[in-house]
Amino acid sequence: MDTPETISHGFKLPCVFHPIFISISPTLVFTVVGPVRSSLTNPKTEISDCHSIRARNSQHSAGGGLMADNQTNNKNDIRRGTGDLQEDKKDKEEGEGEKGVPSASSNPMHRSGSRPQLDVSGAAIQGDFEDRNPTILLPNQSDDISHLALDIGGSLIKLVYFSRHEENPSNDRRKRAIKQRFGVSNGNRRSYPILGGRLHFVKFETGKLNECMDFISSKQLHRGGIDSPSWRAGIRPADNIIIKATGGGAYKYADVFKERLGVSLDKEDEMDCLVAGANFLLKAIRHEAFTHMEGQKEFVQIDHNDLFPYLLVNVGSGVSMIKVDGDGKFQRVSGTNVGGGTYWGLGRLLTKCKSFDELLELSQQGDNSKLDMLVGDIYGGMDYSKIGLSASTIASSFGKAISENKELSDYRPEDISLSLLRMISYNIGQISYLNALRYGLKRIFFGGFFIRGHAYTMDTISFAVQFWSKGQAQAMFLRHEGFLGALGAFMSYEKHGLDDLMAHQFVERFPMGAPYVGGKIHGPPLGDLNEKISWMEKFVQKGMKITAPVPMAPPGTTGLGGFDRPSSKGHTLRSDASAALNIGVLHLIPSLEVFPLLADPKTYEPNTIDLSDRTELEYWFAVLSEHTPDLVDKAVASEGGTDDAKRRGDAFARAFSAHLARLMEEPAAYGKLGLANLLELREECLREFQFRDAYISIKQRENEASLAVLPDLLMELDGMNEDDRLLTLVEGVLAANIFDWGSRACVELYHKGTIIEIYRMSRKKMHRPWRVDDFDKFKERMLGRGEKKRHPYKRALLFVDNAGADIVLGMLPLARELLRRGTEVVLVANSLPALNDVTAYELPEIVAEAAKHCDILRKSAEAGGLLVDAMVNPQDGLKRESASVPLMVVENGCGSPCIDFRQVSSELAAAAKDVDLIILEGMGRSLHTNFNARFKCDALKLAMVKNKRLAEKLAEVVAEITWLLYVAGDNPSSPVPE
Ligand SMILES: CC(C)(COP(=O)(O)O)[C@@H](O)C(=O)NCCC(=O)O
Ligand SMILES: [Mn+2]
Repeated sequence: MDTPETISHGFKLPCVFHPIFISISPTLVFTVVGPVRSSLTNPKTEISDCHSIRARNSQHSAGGGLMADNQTNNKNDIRRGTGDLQEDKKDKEEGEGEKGVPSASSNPMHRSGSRPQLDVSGAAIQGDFEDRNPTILLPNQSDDISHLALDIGGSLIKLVYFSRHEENPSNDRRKRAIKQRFGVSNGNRRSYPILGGRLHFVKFETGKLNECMDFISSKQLHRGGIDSPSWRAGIRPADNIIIKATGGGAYKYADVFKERLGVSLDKEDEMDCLVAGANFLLKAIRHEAFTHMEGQKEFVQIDHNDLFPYLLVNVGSGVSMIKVDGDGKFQRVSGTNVGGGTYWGLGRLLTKCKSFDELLELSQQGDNSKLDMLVGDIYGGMDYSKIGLSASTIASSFGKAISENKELSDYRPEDISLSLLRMISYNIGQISYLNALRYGLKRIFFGGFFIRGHAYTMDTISFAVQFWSKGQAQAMFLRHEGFLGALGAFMSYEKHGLDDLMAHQFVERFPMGAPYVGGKIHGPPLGDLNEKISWMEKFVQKGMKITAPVPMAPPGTTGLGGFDRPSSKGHTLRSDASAALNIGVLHLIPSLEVFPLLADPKTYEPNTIDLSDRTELEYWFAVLSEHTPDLVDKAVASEGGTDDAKRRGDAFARAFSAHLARLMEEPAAYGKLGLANLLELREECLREFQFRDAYISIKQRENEASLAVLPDLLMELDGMNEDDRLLTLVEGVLAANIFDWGSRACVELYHKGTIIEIYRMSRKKMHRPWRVDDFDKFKERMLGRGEKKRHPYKRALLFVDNAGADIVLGMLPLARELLRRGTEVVLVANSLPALNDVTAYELPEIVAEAAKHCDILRKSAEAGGLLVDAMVNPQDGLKRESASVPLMVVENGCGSPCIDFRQVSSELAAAAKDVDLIILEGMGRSLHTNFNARFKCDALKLAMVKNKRLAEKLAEVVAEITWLLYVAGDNPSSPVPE
């Protein structure tokens, strides 16, 4: 594979491509139990639907140049592929809505897996039935989810508010069959009252209370939000609305809230709220806590069982130090009046700065040695080494000012600001440590808006803690530092049940405003697309450039005493919005679960490539930036190339580029960054600007072309002995994985031939040995050796990748082989589109079409509830017991080319029961992520490496991972070699 080879079509398969096939055996025995039969439902609808689709479709022959020679015969049979046909399906599904409520279920654009808790009984449409988006009244839905909580401090008002997901009460046949077979999984959690939705974080200056109330009023947050049924129905709820609030302002401004918004503030104790907020964040958000030393941010994985006790230091206007022993168990052990208010108050007087952030920004250019008396000033430039103080240690903050005959105006505001910042930060760090020492606490978490994600402040505090504790205690910071109180107040609405949620049920997303410097960012709008686009356009009009990547300053310290220069000093500082920029919107998806077959969820890390490596980050940044214009073209074309689509495409490109630039500047800005996060961010940005599926027409075209040649392939396979067939099948998967629209090398290849030509050429070149080649072990497990036959796998999960040849000519034939050998097969596909990946929503149609040419697929698809046998008479109510093992489809809960096994859909988690084989296919799912993942059962990772750099990178690590590869023996509990 390493040397390019000319083939008959006159083009080459570049040396970029390297097939990889890895098998990994289990570390644990997995219990095997018998299959459960699914019952089939509503066959009549399906049959007539099939006919109408077929009849209509024959008028729409598959176009494009991809169909060559022997493909044309079958094209009239292709079941789906035009917009009309989708409409058919849509109509049908809408007819299936519950109790006459037209469901929104035909739209697959939701991060599905989230189970709405809406009570739709008695639902009725209000107003005009012809209206495209009629208001639906849900009279029995209790609307008692409160949407807003406040923390009104001396300087800032912090808001946490909740907006519901647009839930999809989809109830299609695939889902019903899965539910019937596997039941509904709810992990180990008690039932939760919280709905799927989003938590937003917003702040205002306390001096601008009116702006804050305008914001609440414009979004109707005090009435449960614009998305609340009562608001949409135009019902003005009773005047006794109660909003949870904490902080001194909850008392001070209670009357103003009552007067202007008609709401009563229900006051919650500030300390209770701080602790509840901190405990919640530390347990529920994976990348919440981090250390910050010498400019380096490092996320700390907190073990839930080993969280307490800790010291919580909340640095607001003043400082509170709280010893936390558990949920609701704490004691305020100390505090200091020298805090954020001191810095801002003194700073304002001394520098005439107009805002806290302006003052902070000044410190970036400051030199504190102009004001501070250093050890070296006293010791003639020398260290006082006997007691461990370097010359640069501050002996006395502002001490130099006493000996010099200077006025305030003789000092630079920048230097004053830095001296002040260091004085206060050191003092807080030192007092915190002394209290930690007093109570024997090793961990100190710092929160509060004084910190503002400001690197220098954090470095200074960390240094103080480290210095005084001689490295025994560690300062940690929280990404949602300023919102602890507000979150705690939000959680004090008991009915929310938020405290019961875990890390895997939160997905953090970054709104398009996140990467921008400056501007008043009051949080993302509640789904108003136009507002989002205008937001982007506003920046363009103002000529504001996307933040240019700023190189990270090299870390530097000066020995024992402290640092000379702030090591984290950059040239830009995010202004007022700074703290909000490092946190996104938390999506609550109560149904997400940890994949139960992960061998060790605690140590599992999905990403193979660590983007904290600067060269890696730069490489992937360039790759994704270069790919953006082409992606925009595809996305715009997928929505008919309208002006609206162009405008959205433009906004998408700007938002995504800005995110990339932001991450180049500060890779850990949004939490720990791996390649999978970047790839997912791109898909999320597309969705943010309402691109439903950028590759939809490409996927349909490739599905059609591939389905047309499938019968020939199946015939070819059936003519082989089982040894050759297995090899050909695996070669076929690897060859077909070349159809990847996310890879530049592949897209270049597509200009050189039709899909079938490329597939054939690729298959011809799949000579072994592959780059990682574990085929012999797999073959032995599948076919046995000599006379010794092996029992078949019980149930296999096949994580499929791309649409077109990849699924149709690659994975489906492999699935068919497993089915033929008696293995139940579950095809696992994306919940949402990502590049040209096939989705779980699209798969049943593809399977149905493939099943027309294959009895094995047909019977298994029927057994799995994907198809309904035309011979079954729906009237007699009898469900024919199928002799075949079932073929099923489940969604994975993802909308990304990669998969993070810490957060999968509940239906996938349920389907994992009894599974003894996992097949991960494609670069995204088996190489970029999960290359190092271990499972409780046998696992295969199959992918065509379509990126030269990745191939090189993997070549480095392949040597290291060979210890993982060994023959899956008879005894599935055989130990993994050390
Ligand atoms: C996005 C992808 C992981 C998708 O690959 P797949 O999972 O479909 O095999 C892959 O296309 C990729 O890594 N692209 C990188 C860009 C490039 O090589 O051009
Ligand atoms: Mn893919």
